[in-house]
Amino acid sequence: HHPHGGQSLWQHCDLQEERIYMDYNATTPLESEVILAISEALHEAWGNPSSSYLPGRKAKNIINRSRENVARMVGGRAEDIIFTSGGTEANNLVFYTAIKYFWEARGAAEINGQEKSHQNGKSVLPHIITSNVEHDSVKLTAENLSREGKADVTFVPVSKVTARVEVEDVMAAVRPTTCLISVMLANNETGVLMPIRELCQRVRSLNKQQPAPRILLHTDAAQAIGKVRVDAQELGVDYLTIVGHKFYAPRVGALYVNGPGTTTPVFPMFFGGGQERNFRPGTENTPMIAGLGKAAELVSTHLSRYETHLRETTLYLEQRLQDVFGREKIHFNSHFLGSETLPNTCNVSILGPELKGRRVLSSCRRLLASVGAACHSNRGDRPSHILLSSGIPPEVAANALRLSVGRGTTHSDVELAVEDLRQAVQQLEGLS
Ligand SMILES: Cc1ncc(COP(=O)(O)O)c(C=O)c1O
Ligand SMILES: O=C(O)CC[SeH]
Repeated sequence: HHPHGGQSLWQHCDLQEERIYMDYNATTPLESEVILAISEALHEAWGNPSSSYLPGRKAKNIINRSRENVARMVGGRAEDIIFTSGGTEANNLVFYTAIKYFWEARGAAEINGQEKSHQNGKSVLPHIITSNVEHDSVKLTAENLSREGKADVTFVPVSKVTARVEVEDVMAAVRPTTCLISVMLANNETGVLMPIRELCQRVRSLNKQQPAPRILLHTDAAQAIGKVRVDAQELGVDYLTIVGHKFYAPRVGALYVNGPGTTTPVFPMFFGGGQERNFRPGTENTPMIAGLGKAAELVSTHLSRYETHLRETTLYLEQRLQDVFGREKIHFNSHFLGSETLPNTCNVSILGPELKGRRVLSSCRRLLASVGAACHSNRGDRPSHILLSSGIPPEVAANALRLSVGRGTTHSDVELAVEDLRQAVQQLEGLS
C-alpha cells in the first residue's frame, strides 16, 4: 500500500496482494510535494549556484530557502545549517572536527604552558564519550578512531531497565581530555528517547568551570526528526545530525552547528570550491537540497498532526497484537519503565522457538518490516546488540520484529499486517 497515492512500486509487480510497509525507521518514501520540488529544481534550477547569472541565482535562491526551512525545523538559524550527503557524513564531520579542535586548543594551551603533551609518560589523546546503542556511522567511526590510536573512546552502556543512557553514567566517564560527547536523540530499534537536554545542561555547567577546550555536544537526531519536536537550542547541543530519508525527503542530509566557525568549531574533511562556507565544499546538489527543504517545511507545518497519527496508529497496532496473540505470547521490546519512545516504533517479539524474527517476516506474504537496523540485515539470526544492550533477553531479542509506522499507515494496514503475522506464526508452529 503506497501511502501517498499514485502507482506504488509493488503495483507494477505481479504480486497477488498489496504489500504493507512498516519499516519507516529504515527509510521513508518521498511526499509528493517533495518530489515536485525536486523535479522543479531539476528542470528550472540546473545552474551552478556559484554562477552570478539567472540560472545560477535561481539555484542559489532555492538552496537558501531550503536552508531557512531546515533551520526552522530544528529551531536554528539559516547560518547554522551545513548541507551534507546524508547522516553518515554529518556524523563523521562531527567526530573529525572534535579531534581537530582538541589538538588545536591543546596546542594553544601548551604554547601558554598550561598543558602537557604527555601524562605519566603516556601521550595524551582526545577522549570521546558515546553510548553503546548508536547507529554504525557513530559506533564504527568511534571504534576506528580508537583502533587508529587517534582517540580514547568510552562507550557508556545504556541502562538495562530504561534502555536510556543515564546522565550520571555519562558524567562519571568525563575526563580532563574529554572533547566530545555524542548520544543519539532517539534509538532506531527501540525508539527510546535519550535524555539529551538534561545531559547538555550538566555538561554546559561543567564547561563553565574548566578552561578550554570545552566538551563539544552532539546528538544524532536522524530517527527523531519528523516524529517528535526537535529544537537544537532547547536541547543545548553544539551539533545535531539531520537525515532526509527518515522524514519523507530524499537521500541527503545536513548538520546543524550552533554558530559554525564562530561559536562552535567545524574543520572540513575535504577542500574545494568554497561552497558551504568551506565547511563542506563541492558544487551543491540543488534538487536534493530543494527536496530536503520542502520536507522540512512540511514537518514544521504538520508535525503535531504527524505525531498524533503515529502515536495513535502504534497504540492500535500494539492493541491488535495483544488481541490476536494474547499478552503471554508477545513481548514489547520498546516498552521501558520511565522512558519515552518514538511515537511510530513498535519493537515486538512473538515468543516461541520456531519464531525467530527473520523467519517470521519471511513467512509473511504482505508485511514489509525488519528485525532491526537495515544496515545490520546481514547478521543472520544473531539477535540485535542494541536490544541485548537494552536488557532484552537473548531468546526474546532473537524473535524481535521492528514495526515502524508512517504518516500514511491506516488501521486497515494494521489489521492486514497483524493477520499476516498470525498466519505466519500458525504456519511456523505447524498449527492447522
Ligand atoms: C540513527 C541514524 N543515524 C544515522 C543514519 C545514517 O544516515 P544516512 O543513511 O543518511 O547516512 C541513520 C539512517 O540510515 C540512522 O537511522
Ligand atoms: O534503523 C535503520 O534501519 C536505519 C539505519 Se541502518
